[in-house]
Amino acid sequence: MAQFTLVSGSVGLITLQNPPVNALSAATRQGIVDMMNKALNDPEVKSVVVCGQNRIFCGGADIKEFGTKISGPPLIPTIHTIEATNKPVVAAIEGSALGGGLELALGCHYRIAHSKARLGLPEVTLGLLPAIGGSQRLPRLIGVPAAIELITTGRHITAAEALQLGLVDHVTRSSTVDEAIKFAQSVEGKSLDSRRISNYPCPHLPDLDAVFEGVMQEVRQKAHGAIAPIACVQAVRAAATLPYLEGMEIERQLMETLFTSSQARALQYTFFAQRAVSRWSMPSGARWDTSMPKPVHKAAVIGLGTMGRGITVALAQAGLSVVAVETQEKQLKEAKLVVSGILERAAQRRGMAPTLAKITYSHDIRAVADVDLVIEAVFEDEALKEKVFQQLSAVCKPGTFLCTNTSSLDVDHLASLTHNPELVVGMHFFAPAHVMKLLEVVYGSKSSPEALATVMQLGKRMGKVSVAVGNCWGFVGNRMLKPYMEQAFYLLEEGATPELVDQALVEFGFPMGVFRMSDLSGTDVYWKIRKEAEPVGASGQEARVRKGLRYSPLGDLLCEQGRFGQKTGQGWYQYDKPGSRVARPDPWVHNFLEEYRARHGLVARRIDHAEVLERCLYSLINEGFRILEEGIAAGPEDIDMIYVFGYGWPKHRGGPMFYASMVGLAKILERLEHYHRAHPDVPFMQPCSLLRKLVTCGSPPVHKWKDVIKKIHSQL
Ligand SMILES: CCCCCC/C=C/CC(=O)SCCNC(=O)CCNC(=O)[C@H](O)C(C)(C)COP(=O)(O)OP(=O)(O)OC[C@H]1O[C@@H](n2cnc3c(N)ncnc32)[C@H](O)[C@@H]1OP(=O)(O)O
Repeated sequence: MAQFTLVSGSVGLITLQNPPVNALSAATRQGIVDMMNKALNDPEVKSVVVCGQNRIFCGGADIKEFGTKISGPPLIPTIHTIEATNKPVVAAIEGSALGGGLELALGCHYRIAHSKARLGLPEVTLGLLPAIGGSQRLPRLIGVPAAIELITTGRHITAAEALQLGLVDHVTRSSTVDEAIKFAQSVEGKSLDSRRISNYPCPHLPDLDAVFEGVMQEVRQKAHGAIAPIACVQAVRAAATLPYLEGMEIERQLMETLFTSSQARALQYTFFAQRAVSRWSMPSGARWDTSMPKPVHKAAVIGLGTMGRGITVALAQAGLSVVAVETQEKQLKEAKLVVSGILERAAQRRGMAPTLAKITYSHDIRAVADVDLVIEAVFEDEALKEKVFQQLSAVCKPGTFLCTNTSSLDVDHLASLTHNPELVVGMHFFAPAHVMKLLEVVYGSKSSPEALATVMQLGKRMGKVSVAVGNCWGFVGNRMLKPYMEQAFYLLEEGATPELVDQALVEFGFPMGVFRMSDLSGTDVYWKIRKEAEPVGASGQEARVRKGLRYSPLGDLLCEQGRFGQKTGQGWYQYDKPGSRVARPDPWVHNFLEEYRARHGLVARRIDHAEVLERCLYSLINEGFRILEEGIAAGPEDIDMIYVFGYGWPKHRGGPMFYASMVGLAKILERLEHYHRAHPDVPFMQPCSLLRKLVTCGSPPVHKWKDVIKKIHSQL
């Protein structure tokens, strides 16, 4: 797990060996301790170089070991021994130096990095803080403001930025290990007094209290209830105000709390779930590792509204040639400006040339004749999409993959209009499409494994978390959103206000509540979908029962007033002017709700946050179980990643299905039964049979659910 070699006569080369990322497993830590002792005790060794096998220094702690009984030696004493020795120790950083890996490097006297290396302390993203001295050494080395930013965001930085910050001493384009060996020899026997970071005073900051107060406020606001970023600030404050050893004790205490927290478990689950969803499978048995993607060099986007523009940017940034088609001249002109602007600003931020040359614009759909893949992104109108798919099937070269960016329409139906339905796949992007990480990739009943593999790979190229799901109304994300939104409307009928519902959801950790979100995306978006799905019956627009089930027309009535949300300056909230982002409670809405309740003989009652959360979240989770039972999502991780990366579900709660397992499946079942008894006309509250089955099986942990589902399917 770590190898020692004597090189160039006097340099002890210690190589970490734990593929794929040389993580600090118990065995690797033992290897480091043993090899370092060997090097420091060997009189022939005058200096030491630490590096990692396969051109990666170290990806930090072995995350798989978290949540298990920790064995193996701790690293803090070894890092202290390294720092205290009189033999110069040089870290040769290639690939990544992350978390514990960077903390180990900070204990070394010198750091030399390859120009392509990435460095960072991403512990916060796993619900932790850098607790093998990182929170104490980094501020001493690069100053408090830069250290706080790196530690609270977990951002990975380039070698160039690390050099600028003073985090590394030298950056090289040639062999990092060779350079480190030469350098180590050149400093053998020299004093290391000025190289021991723990001895440095933290760079002075005037008005420290005010700085930390401001930082804490900012971090708290962004954290949405996550505790690790707060602990990170507290640890850095200890570095800035206390002697090193006292700061280390604060670091230890803070880590003790975080290490066993449910938030850390959720974030660590998310780390692996994000990677698990790329290993997709289809009900037919086709899988990611047996299906070959086709190369995509040139792609087309049809329709340059908001979504089409974002998709064009995402494709161009992924290095593809793009043909962007828009039939309306004015829209095409505007799109060109917007797309160029986004690409130019992004290139400026990265210090690179923009990728404009890769995009050609046309108003003629025949311009897509030679592309490898088309993404249709016209307005969400079934007849329009049908027409486009028929045209595409006629003009594209044989073998072109035809994708639809739809949030709810039937992928199978669109596929049936083409000559080759096996080439058709849904690509549900989220606005803004070049920013949002999620891509729901929808395979239809005829989609080929090759088509799915191609689209999944394209998603990865665009930097998306791509999740493969089956075809059904709303796919996974919007299908689960329906019961969630319905419950929010019912809560308004029963006495809640939009502010109360939103406040409960924001306290849970969502960046905004359901009504703010609805105002932001436009209340009319779901109005249109509702009108198609739930046509008004003979009993009229205000009817609270449709098809024998409870229905709330509140959202429809609001839209009839032209209150389409932020864009019109009025929705569930009021705004200073159309487009303004500052939402204020609206007395008009309160009055509207009171009059509505009076018309329907509804008596408002006091509703608390717990009820809001149980009804909104448990009904959404219940639908998640139905989706798993039907095989629309291959596993709970798929649902969770859709919600974390597309719907603002707080990452530190792991996604709805992981959250359900943390709350306890028996409790979720009991509360759903309770609410279903109270509202028998709301089918979403009727507990799904998979949930019952899991509870009967003793509520296994989330990673075991697939076994139960498989058993159910094999018994069908
Ligand atoms: C327990 C007591 C000991 C304490 C020791 C000191 C404690 C320090 C705290 C920490 O260090 S917390 C960990 C901080 N490190 C990270 O957060 C890094 C996580 N990894 C990454 O960001 C990336 O993996 C990478 C290193 C940048 C490489 O990215 P790349 O895209 O090239 O590959 P991936 O697909 O992400 O990963 C490949 C493969 O490796 C697995 N893996 C990656 N990092 C770790 C890790 N730190 N521990 C365990 N496993 C790791 C990853 O899951 C992939 O495997 P899979 O089977 O394909 O899923």
